[in-house]
Amino acid sequence: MTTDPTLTELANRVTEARNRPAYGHDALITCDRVVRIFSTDGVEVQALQGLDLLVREGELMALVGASGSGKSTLMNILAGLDTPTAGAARVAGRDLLTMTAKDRLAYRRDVVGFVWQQTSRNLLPYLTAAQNVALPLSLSGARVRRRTRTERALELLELLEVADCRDRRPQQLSGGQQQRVAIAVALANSPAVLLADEPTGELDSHTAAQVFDAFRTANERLGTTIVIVTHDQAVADEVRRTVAIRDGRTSTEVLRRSEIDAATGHETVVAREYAMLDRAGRLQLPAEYTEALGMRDRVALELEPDHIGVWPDDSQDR
Ligand SMILES: Nc1ncnc2c1ncn2[C@@H]1O[C@H](COP(=O)(O)OP(=O)(O)OP(=O)(O)O)[C@@H](O)[C@H]1O
Repeated sequence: MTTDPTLTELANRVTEARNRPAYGHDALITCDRVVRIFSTDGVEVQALQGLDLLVREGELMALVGASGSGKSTLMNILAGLDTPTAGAARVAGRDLLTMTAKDRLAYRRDVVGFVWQQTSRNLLPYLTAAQNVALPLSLSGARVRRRTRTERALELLELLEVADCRDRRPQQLSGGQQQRVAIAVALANSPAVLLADEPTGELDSHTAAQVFDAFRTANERLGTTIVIVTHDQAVADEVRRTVAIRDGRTSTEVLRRSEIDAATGHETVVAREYAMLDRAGRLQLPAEYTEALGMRDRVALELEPDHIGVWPDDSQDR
């Protein structure tokens, strides 16, 4: 039998709810029901339809999804190049909806670094690799002396194993070398977040693996939080967390962790798929699962002590 709560109990519940930390309060990147609508010639496209995403400091994660699912739209928002139509988005304490033009410039210069798929978009063709890396430092809000800029550029090129390319211009570098130099450029101002949109899209698998190693080095050695949009399954398989976007929302997530066999000491990576549950309790089941069981429109639910059962609609059979 349940009894009605007393006034004091109700007051306590209100205080508890008020004191509960806000969604994503401890995340470096928080996307809270982000919506982005594009209107062209009177036609509206909802590229992001209430996307939720949290990324913690120090993560190296991949974003995957079919063409047109909204990945680039999200990256442009996180890069400070575009603004959401609605929702909330914060990166390293910056509110991406309310930033002024001046804040936005400082944000792009000092808080985020990006690497794009087209190598030509990442590097200035008339500067050497070392000059390309030193350039963001000379544009930085913090005044950095010329000698320090050169030293920092060489340190980064060395870390990413392209120090031998320092005096070469982009057209004298291979695609993989250009992307590693591009990572060094993006890291020059020690950004809190490094964003990469299909950084290995134009490379063969061997070169792509080398470029991915450079991202891993940046993540492990410098502690930079990295978000990579990729179609490359090899890249997606290498990271601990892969988030899938479907129809402008995060749909499923694969987490990988290492397990060591107690008997043999052999290490294997175990992957497990998760579905996203939003704050309204909405759950998006993977299309392959619902199609395999012919589920549509309505499913039967049952609450068990440790799980929830989801069955095809059996109401017609009863
Ligand atoms: N500037 C724009 N104006 C109008 N519609 C746009 C614009 N940018 C993106 N869209 C639309 O928004 C949706 C999401 O596009 P987006 O480029 O984010 O997808 P994506 O997942 O990055 O795709 P891809 O993998 O092909 O790059 C698509 O339907 C696209 O046509």
